[in-house]
Parts: sequence; structure tokens; C-alpha cells
Amino acid sequence: MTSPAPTLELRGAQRRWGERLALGPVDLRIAPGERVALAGPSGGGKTTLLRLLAAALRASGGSVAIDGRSVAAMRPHQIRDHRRRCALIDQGATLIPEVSVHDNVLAGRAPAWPWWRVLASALWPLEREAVAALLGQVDLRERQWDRVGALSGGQRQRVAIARALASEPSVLLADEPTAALDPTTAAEVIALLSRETRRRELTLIVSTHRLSQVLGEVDRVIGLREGRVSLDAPADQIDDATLAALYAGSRERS
Ligand SMILES: Nc1ncnc2c1ncn2[C@@H]1O[C@H](COP(=O)(O)OP(=O)(O)OP(=O)(O)O)[C@@H](O)[C@H]1O
Repeated sequence: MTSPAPTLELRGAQRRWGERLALGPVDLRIAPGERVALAGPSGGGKTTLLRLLAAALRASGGSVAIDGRSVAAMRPHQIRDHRRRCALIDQGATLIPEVSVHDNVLAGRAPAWPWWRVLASALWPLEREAVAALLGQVDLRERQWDRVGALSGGQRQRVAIARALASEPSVLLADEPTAALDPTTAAEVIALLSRETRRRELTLIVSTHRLSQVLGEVDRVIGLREGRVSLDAPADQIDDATLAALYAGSRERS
């Protein structure tokens, strides 16, 4: 069962790689069910922020908290539960091309399973109905037994979405889910992400280099530049001048 969406909070959160400050200090509060786009020039810290929220990275300073509970104070089983609740769709998602669409989606359910069930899943196909239902939602039901390696980029991204949804998260974090997709396929992937997160009342945080593609699907835009929040505004207040300021000096446009 999906639990209600939590409040996510960063207080003075930082992430360093050696001497380099990749992110921070950042103060942010994301309310339950909020829909947020992360924008900004390359290297600005979007992936780092998403990975901190997913507990895929530890903060080097400050705190990241979910419903008031600091991720740094969590025990290993609580971190696993946090990762299940805050599902991250990675750039170039960590799908396994050699195995079937079914098994890739099933892997999204594994974090919630006891060890014996993970072992059993290697021997017998489990949860066929649940996986088939998810694949129906992302319009891939007929490809259930195909290898992921045989799918197109857009279809793989849909598998990645189904896999993230399989863990029954309350927050979906998507890192540039339309990178490398043509505009039509990208629009389909965004529409799918939007529809399925609205239907489940999930919090959605999506990073993008093409803000115009997601602007109609989010409530709020957070812009990151050189690791700091340089824009935080309602989506309906974003105009060309705001974007020009966010990307000033960078060769990118949105
Ligand atoms: N594993 C790492 N080791 C060292 N530095 C890193 C590592 N990961 C990220 N960084 C640095 O952290 C900074 C922020 O990177 P991040 O990937 O969060 O930016 P981004 O906004 O997602 O960029 P892009 O839009 O290009 O994906 C960059 O300067 C990057 O070089």
C-alpha cells in the first residue's frame, strides 16, 4: 500500500566531493503531493539534490529529513524503507538490458520483500498480475517477456517508470527522464509520469533541461546554479526573463 506523501526538508544541506562543493548549502521544504521541476545549467546540482532526497547519497553537512526524521539518523532498514518510499528514476536508469521487462519491473518490488522471496523470484516468476497491471499502465503489457535491450529509448524509460512505481512509493524523483528522447516521445513520457503520479497522489520532483516540456505538469520550479537555489517560483510565474536569468552565461536554453 502506498503511504501518504511525506514532507521533505533540506536544512543547510551540502554535498562535497573532496574540496568541491557540488551542492549547498540548500534550504528547501517540499510539501506532500507537490509537483516540482528542477531546472538550471549543467553541473548546477540537480542530480545531487535528487540523490540526497532518495538517500542514494549522504549529505556532507546540514540535514535531509522526511516527515521531520533525519535521513542521517536512520538505521539501515529505515534507509531501505526510505529508498522504497522515495523512488528515484536515474539518468540512464539502472535497468538490466539482458533480462525481461517483467523481471526489471519486478526488481522494483524487491526492496519491500524478505530475503526468501527475493530468492524465490529468481526461480519462479512472481506477481505476474501485479507486474502485468503496471505494464498495462505504461502501455507495455505486450512486451512483458521481451528483453529490455530490445526496446526503444522511450519504451525503456516507460519500463523505468513502471519499476519505480512497483515499489509503491509516495515520492517519485525523476532525473532527466526525457534526456535523449525525441520531442514526441519525450512528451509521451512526461504525460505518462504526470498521469500516474497524479492518479496516485504522489509527490513528483523531476529534473529537466527542457523546462518547457514539463512546465504545464508542475506547480513549482526550483532553479539550481552552482549548487545553490537561484530560483524558487510557482510554475505559472515562469517567463522568458526568469529563465534567461537562470541560464545567464550558460550555453543552454530551456
Ligand atoms: N561522483 C562525483 N565526483 C565528483 N564530482 C561530482 C560527482 N558527481 C557530481 N559531481 C559534481 O557535482 C556538481 C553537480 O553535479 P550534478 O550532476 O548534481 O549537476 P546537474 O545539475 O545534475 O548536471 P547535469 O544537468 O549536467 O546532469 C558538478 O560540478 C559535478 O561535476
